[in-house]
Amino acid sequence: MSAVPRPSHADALPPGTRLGEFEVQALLGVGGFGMVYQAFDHSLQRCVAIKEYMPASLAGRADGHSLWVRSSSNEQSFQAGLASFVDEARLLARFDHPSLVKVFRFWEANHTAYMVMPLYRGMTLKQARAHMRTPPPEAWLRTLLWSVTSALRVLHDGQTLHRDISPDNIFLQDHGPPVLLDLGAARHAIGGGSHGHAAVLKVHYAPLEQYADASAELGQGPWSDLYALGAVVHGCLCNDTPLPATLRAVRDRMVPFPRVARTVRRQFGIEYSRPFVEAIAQCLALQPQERPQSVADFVQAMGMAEAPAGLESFDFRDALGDIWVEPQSKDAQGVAVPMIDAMTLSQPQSAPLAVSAAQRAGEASTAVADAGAAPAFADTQVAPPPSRERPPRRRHRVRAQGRGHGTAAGQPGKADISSGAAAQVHRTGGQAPMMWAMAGSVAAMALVGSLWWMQRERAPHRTPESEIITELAEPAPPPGLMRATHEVTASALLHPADMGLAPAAEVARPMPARREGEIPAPPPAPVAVQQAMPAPAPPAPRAAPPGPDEACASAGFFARPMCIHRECQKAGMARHPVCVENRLRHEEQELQRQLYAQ
Ligand SMILES: Nc1ncnc2c1ncn2[C@@H]1O[C@H](COP(=O)(O)OP(=O)(O)OP(=O)(O)O)[C@@H](O)[C@H]1O
Repeated sequence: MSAVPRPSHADALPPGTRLGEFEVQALLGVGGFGMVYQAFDHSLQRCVAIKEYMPASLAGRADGHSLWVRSSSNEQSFQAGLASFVDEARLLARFDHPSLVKVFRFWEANHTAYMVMPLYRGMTLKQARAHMRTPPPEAWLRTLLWSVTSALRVLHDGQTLHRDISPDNIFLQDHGPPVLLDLGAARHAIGGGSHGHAAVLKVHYAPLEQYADASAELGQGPWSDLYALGAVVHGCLCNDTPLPATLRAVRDRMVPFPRVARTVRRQFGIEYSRPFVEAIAQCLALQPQERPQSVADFVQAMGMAEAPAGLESFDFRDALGDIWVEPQSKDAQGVAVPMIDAMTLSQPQSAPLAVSAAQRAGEASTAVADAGAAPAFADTQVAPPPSRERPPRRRHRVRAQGRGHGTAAGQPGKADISSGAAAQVHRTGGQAPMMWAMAGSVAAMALVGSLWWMQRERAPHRTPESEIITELAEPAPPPGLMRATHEVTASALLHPADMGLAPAAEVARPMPARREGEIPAPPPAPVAVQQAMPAPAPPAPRAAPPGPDEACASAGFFARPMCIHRECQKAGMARHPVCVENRLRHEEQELQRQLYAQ
């Protein structure tokens, strides 16, 4: 039934290995800190899953079943992880809930430890999402959320946080309720050493307070698991990993969940109710105190009064209906499902899955400088599946077509068309009288000019919803002032400093000034000076407002990044060097992280 690709690993125990009464049959999964096998329990005559503590970065397989630690400097981390693995097994063995992985028994041997669990048949949410044509419907997600939150409630009541909720830790059984897998205790113990955040945390799902730097100031609690759960749902709808909380804290570019839901409705016709959307959006608040404080709060906000009908025999495929695409073979990697690009909100509902050719063409014309890699999907109906070669998330950097350079949304580059027309005039210049050509050019320019003015007049009245999402909430400019948005544009992204070729401070970055709505400033009109005007009196000197660094001078070490982020959101601060540098540094880190993740 479950055609999930089987993993392999050089250090995995081979089939036939005996561990007491258990006989290893196959490798089911490999995590950074453990290997999970299908095994047969000869005593109870049933299949089980056995997880072996095996942090591959610290240890390898010696002859036989034993592990050896690669270097004496790793011994301490290895032992800390081992102790946590055993603690986790002991903890899980205490609980008994159909949606929380059950531990039958555990033991230490071979310089490692093992835990025996029920063998669940099915696949993880992460694997399942790759076989869905569209985002799952609300009812399906509610079943998932009911199960996970019920398991969480048990943990929280036992004074335990999960701290590791992610799509690969939610297991969808072929028949039965979704199950929350391991707590990642070994990872937390080992990663607490020198391994850095990426090793300790699943950064796309971990809330701010789980970072060591912030945990002293922002306490962890049930709200921390609820953030991760909200991120799982956000990622599930977008078919993409959510932005790490640390990046959001610097500049929140995550598309707000209500907007994601609206996009899914428009692109796929799938509706999500208001309580559902609001509850998930609340979970995703960066500040812990703005999230539901407990599972009970969350369940109430969602309006989940009772368990969904038929939960015990929940068949996740059946419940998805047409959305589910059965893998053709056990090695199938998934269907070519588009990532939800919440920036393409202007798509009409009548074009499900489609990013129109015109729009893509327009986008390509605007984004042509974006690493030179913006594909023109002129003939495609479906955005391509995520590809390893594709620079990730570059779409977030691409501003809406139709707002810059005289282009209108959904209309492929009027500016391009007009320049094309001008070129046409030149090409036919030998056949038509020169005067006609010139008159045509003037008329074309006048037309473009008047269109531009009309667009400019309309711009302030356009609702944000009818626009492509930029998800960058820049501070409002002072009235009458041209606002310079320092969004990292294609040119800035390809800047030598961003590519690691020169230190950022040594290279001047181009900072194209753009006004909200991205209508370019009109060319300066010729002014007939009739009379020398008296020079205006110089403005009275005003005390410059404190920069983010001064404003945050008294903030503590851990609170300082957040303080600077807040200061940078204030009107007029976007251009402050501290804000610009801050933003670029984090964009750069994100870019590098994503490139390395490929
Ligand atoms: N009880 C089980 N029954 C069937 N498959 C399982 C079971 N437990 C784990 N798996 C499979 O093994 C994979 C790895 O398991 P698990 O997430 O517990 O490992 P891990 O080392 O803790 O990984 P990570 O810490 O990176 O999440 C899972 O994604 C799942 O596919």
